[in-house]
Amino acid sequence: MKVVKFGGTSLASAEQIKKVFQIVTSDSMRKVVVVSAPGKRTKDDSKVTDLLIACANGYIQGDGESYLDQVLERFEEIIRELDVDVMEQIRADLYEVVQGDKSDPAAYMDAVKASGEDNCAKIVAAYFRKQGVKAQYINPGVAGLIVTNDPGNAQVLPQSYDHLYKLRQEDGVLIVPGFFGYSESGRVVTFSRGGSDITGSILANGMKATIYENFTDVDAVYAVNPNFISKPAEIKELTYQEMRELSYAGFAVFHDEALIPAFRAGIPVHIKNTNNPQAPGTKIMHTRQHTNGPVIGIASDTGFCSINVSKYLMNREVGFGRRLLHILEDEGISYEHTPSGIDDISVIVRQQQLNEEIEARVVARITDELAVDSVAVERNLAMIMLVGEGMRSNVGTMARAAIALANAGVNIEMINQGSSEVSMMFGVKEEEEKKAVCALYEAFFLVV
Ligand SMILES: Nc1ncnc2c1ncn2[C@@H]1O[C@H](COP(=O)(O)OP(=O)(O)O)[C@@H](O)[C@H]1O
Ligand SMILES: N[C@@H](CC(=O)OP(=O)(O)O)C(=O)O
Repeated sequence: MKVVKFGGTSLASAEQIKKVFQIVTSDSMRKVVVVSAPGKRTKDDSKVTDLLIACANGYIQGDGESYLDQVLERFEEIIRELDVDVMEQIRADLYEVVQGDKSDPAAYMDAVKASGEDNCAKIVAAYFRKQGVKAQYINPGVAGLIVTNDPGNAQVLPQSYDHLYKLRQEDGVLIVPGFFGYSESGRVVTFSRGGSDITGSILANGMKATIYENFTDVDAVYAVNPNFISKPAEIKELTYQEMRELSYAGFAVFHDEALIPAFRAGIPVHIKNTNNPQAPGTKIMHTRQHTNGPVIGIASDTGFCSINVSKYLMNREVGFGRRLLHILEDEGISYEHTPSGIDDISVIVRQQQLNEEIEARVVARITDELAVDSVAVERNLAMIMLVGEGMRSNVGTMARAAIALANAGVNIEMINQGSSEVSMMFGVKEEEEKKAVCALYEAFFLVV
């Protein structure tokens, strides 16, 4: 039995939903279909989830109607072209959701956001039935997908897996909305953005699927972001660890938290293209053939800052690192990396966590509580991650990368390598991100 997830681009229009139908019905093993909310039809279009967020914010402030109209228009167009009779049900549902209790804005936001996936699943189920296929909409709460009560950032609770196993008894194709579950007290709570991938993985684990197929709008996971380089090398196979590193570091094609449920159950993940289902796609599993060089992919992301701390004889001060990280913990800031030297240490954090006020407080606390010689915050950094299991057995990968960056005239602000030796990170200024990624891609994928 296969669990199949379709992303927003695969549900953006009636035409796309017809492709989804063809793909699902072409393989009788495809039993569970997880859907996102309709995504962008063109580059400049809006995702329904983004419209719903604007809508919820509008209603919280007293006026969200224009966004609600846009959401209704998107659904109306799809429903009209699919010729299914669900518009009144969906209109009533959306009106009820936006009129809901706003006393807890985060909970209200989640209820509105989730309605994109929820209503999309109802439309898809109706279309399958209209085509004569036995299909039913499954509500995640009724199915027992229970999550933590952390709005916009839910985590699955372990009892969900046993509940979901029972879905195996259901007849026909099951259409499940992605992106949200229910808290123990029965409230809708969403995963972080892009979280329908997580729903698919949880269902694959709970229902003991043989494979989790994730359909998107690209033929494969590419070795580098296709928005930087046109037609980059396609990756045929990846290990779970490689994909987790790459998606965390910026490969937006698959949510980084979505691998864990599939990984725990040993279920392979297969990324495929809805617009070209014949393409082989990318398989993610425990081990892979090592046919490439040391690097399998290069990911990057912007929006980081580095808190650089220096203190003479830091190396002899027992507990310095713990006390430094404790200050960040106290301020509710999570960190990404901590490259260090003898008398200095840098802590890399996502800079959206550090507004001016928090920065001033953190700097003052580090200065006072740790009696450091200097502390400075460097903003607008990009982190570039080279990933590949082959690095473990290859000598000179770091040198090759550093030479490529030097030849491109890119200054390396920092370097970090984890003990697993599966990834290597370079920090550069944001404006150098693309140049750096292109230089590294050339060095590892184009030069033989
Ligand atoms: N390394 C990569 N390989 C493939 N796609 C990538 C990569 N990095 C970023 N992307 C982007 O991810 C997009 C697919 O993810 P997403 O937009 O979330 O799709 P979906 O709507 O199917 O969930 C691609 O269109 C591509 O622009
Ligand atoms: N619709 C949600 C969840 C999701 O997974 O979407 P997509 O499959 O389009 O990345 C979002 O935009 O965050």
